[in-house]
Amino acid sequence: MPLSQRFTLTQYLIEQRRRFPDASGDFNALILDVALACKAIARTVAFGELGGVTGNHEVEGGASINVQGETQKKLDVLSNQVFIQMNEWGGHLAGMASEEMGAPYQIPTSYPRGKYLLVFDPLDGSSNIDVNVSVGSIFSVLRAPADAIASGRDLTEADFLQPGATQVAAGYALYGPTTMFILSVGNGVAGFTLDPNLGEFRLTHPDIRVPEQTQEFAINASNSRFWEPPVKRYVDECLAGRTGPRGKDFNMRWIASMVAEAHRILMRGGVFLYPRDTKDPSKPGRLRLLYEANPIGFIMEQAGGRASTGRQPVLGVRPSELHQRIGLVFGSREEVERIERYHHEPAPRASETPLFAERSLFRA
Ligand SMILES: O=P(O)(O)OC[C@H]1O[C@](O)(COP(=O)(O)O)[C@@H](O)[C@@H]1O
Ligand SMILES: [Mg+2]
Ligand SMILES: [Mg+2]
Repeated sequence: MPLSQRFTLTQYLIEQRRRFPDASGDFNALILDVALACKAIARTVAFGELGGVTGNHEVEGGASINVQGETQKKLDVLSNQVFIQMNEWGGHLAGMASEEMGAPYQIPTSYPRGKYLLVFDPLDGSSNIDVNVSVGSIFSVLRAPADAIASGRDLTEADFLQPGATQVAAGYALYGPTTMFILSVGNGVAGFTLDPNLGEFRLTHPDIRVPEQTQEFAINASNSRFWEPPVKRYVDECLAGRTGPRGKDFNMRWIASMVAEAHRILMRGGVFLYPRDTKDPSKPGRLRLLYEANPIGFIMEQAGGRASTGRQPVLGVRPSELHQRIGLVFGSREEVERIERYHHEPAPRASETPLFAERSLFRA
């Protein structure tokens, strides 16, 4: 199809809506507001140092710290504001929650309230901002509880604690060499590229499928001494390559922007692990369930891949806290299933796996 005939995001949403003849149009309007926020963030990110938006967000007494106990970058704070400003007035939302806010954001009473919840990581991979490596925004759309819609009451944290399988839609924007918007409305996964001339997202990747097998894995190996045995086993087998039990060589990548790793995996396969480990017993994983693991998990599953805690499908986990952390493994289906199998099988004895004794980078 020549570029001039590619669907815009709006046209794509209109096509998708044909499946729901009674739809009000609220959902489409919400996704377009999210996309507008992402375009605004893409512009801000593109100015970098020239826009004065790199570095930490300073408050009286030093850099500000978010509810996760992490230092906030200026762009974390700005992106959060953009998400709020673009989405609070449209009348589609009952409330929002974000990585950068301790409690749910209440839609001001002067604005109409709607039936959806928006949960987001306004800027993922923000440690990469100052070194000009790709970052992104991740979002998840849930339904608000019926009583909140009927009464228009303020939302509580409990209203957001829904398993990922109930997501109405999920997606992310990637601010890389091109800006892309990846979306699933529960009917496969579509990828859009921002046309800088028109300022419109245009459909460039209509039906994204994750290859079932891979020879590429992504994990922060500096945590290897804290990994649980099934993860050590999996990585050791990958490192052993052609001469090991997998019988093929693997390649490794680590960007430290999960959204960029997810995108690479959607495009060419692979597996990403940020597993539960023993580094900090108060943190059962690094990534957050509601606005990182669930939306990326939804996209992966919709693209024929798999997303897991290592032990169970991530989309089946019932959240217990807004900012809950969780172990996360996602990507090519066969690899994720193998990692799950390793978590359920008894660990092989060292004598059965010479790898652990001789080759392992990760000897206990
Ligand atoms: O610092 P590490 O261990 O490499 O962790 C990197 C991970 O942290 C994250 O940056 C967390 O997300 P935020 O930047 O939104 O806090 C992920 O994108 C990434 O995979
Ligand atoms: Mg993040
Ligand atoms: Mg973030």
